Amino acid sequence: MSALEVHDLTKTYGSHTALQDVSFAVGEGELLSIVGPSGCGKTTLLKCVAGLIRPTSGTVRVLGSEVRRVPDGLAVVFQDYSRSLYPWMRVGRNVELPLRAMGLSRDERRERVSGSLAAVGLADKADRYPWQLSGGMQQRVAIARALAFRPKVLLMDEPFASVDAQTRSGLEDLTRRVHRDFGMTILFVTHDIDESVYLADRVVVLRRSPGGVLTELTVDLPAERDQISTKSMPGFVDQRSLVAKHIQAAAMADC
Ligand SMILES: Nc1ncnc2c1ncn2[C@@H]1O[C@H](COP(=O)(O)OP(=O)(O)OP(=O)(O)O)[C@@H](O)[C@H]1O
Repeated sequence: MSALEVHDLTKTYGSHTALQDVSFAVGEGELLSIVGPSGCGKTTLLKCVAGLIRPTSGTVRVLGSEVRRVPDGLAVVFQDYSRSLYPWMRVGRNVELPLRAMGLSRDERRERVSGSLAAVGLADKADRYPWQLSGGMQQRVAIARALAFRPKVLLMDEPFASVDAQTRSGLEDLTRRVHRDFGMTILFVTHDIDESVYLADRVVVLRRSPGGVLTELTVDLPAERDQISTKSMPGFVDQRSLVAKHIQAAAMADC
């Protein structure tokens, strides 16, 4: 069964068509990445899936229900961790915040906060303030907050675009680890071709003007991946080249 289905989605802003007739599905427990050039509508698509904006036409279904507001069971990790964490709250409180609205007992909240901070390697940072942590650590706190919510579907919008390359590699591996351990469905938006292939079970490639699906590709790589050996495998090199070729050909056709 699909956890998420986008059917013939079109989104216009005034006279500008940001997305036209976009359709794809994400299977339960699948990690699907969406990759495409700047301005192809990745964030617009993710906001429609998250129920933050309404499509002009077409439908989005999450866990079987048509999206009309933020769906139950869905969490989002944004690129800008500095704006998604409250600087005056300690890390533990930041992670706990969404749980308060769920009516969970204090013990349950505590257990979820410590479990999710441990899952991202920050068990000892609950009493720090976000500004006392590095950028990569702050993004791990944002991931922990999403995990504490125990989402069935996790949306990630270019979450590692603002951190250095080495930190980014670590966060990519963390994403694969939490996907394996928690088993949720993940829709991961990126403009980075290597990241899209390294992370995912399947990649949807978007084109620009108007934004739409260019192609889909099943990633044929072992489930256990690591930054050095996986990225030097012929299968990885071939698949990232294929995605790059599609994006380049579409860009040339635009000119
Ligand atoms: N609120 C808005 N009003 C008008 N136009 C918008 C709005 N939001 C996005 N757009 C336009 O829609 C198109 C798609 O934007 P979007 O931000 O979804 O693309 P993107 O692929 O996420 O870009 P980037 O990778 O640069 O973040 C762009 O041309 C953008 O200028």
